[in-house]
Amino acid sequence: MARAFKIKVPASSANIGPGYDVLGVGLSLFLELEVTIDSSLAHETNDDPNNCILSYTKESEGYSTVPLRSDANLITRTALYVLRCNNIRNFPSGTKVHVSNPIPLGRGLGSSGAAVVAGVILANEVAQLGFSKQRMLDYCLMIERHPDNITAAMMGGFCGSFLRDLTPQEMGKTRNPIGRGASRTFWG
Ligand SMILES: Nc1ncnc2c1ncn2[C@@H]1O[C@H](COP(=O)(O)OP(=O)(O)OP(=O)(O)O)[C@@H](O)[C@H]1O
Ligand SMILES: N[C@@H](CCO)C(=O)O
Repeated sequence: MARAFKIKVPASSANIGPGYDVLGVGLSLFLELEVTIDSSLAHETNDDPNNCILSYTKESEGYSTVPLRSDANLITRTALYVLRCNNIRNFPSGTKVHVSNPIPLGRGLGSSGAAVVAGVILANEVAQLGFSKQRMLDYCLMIERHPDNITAAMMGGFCGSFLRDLTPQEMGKTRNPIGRGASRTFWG
């Protein structure tokens, strides 16, 4: 059966005042994803190795520069990371993601934080993983590393966040399901 849904994530400002890496605020500027999943259109998504066809509106920031391959684009690559952490190899056949992005790239308005949050929510929805926002933030942190932008993007409003030490049990699973690309440090 076909499914369609939207994901909307705010831009953010972080490092506010004395709150370096801690305080962030969601802004009224939104990255939006329109997602459709229709297995009867699988033939249209077969060109992508992960079954996901990605497009951006012409007005989007990064329209002519962001990669559209699902394993290279920050949004879908993040989603693949979450899917593979949960033993799901690819997007469902016939997945299409249409992006509208008014957030300037690399200008301190949290475009990458919004993209990472959108990617984690995308995985949670396509695979119906049922994660809480708190749990989704854990995945965001594996990519974005600083909690301030992603927390404001996930929760909205004015947020304080910090990194808590993991317990030994939480430290146990260290395998990275998409190889070296999980950390943004390596994403180029
Ligand atoms: N909507 C998007 N789609 C795909 N890639 C994106 C998107 N938004 C951001 N990116 C990626 O993130 C990069 C920008 O991240 P960067 O951390 O440099 O800046 P920022 O997140 O906009 O600003 P800051 O982290 O200072 O708030 C872009 O060059 C692009 O590779
Ligand atoms: N606190 C973060 C904000 C951007 O993620 C930093 O200074 O890099």
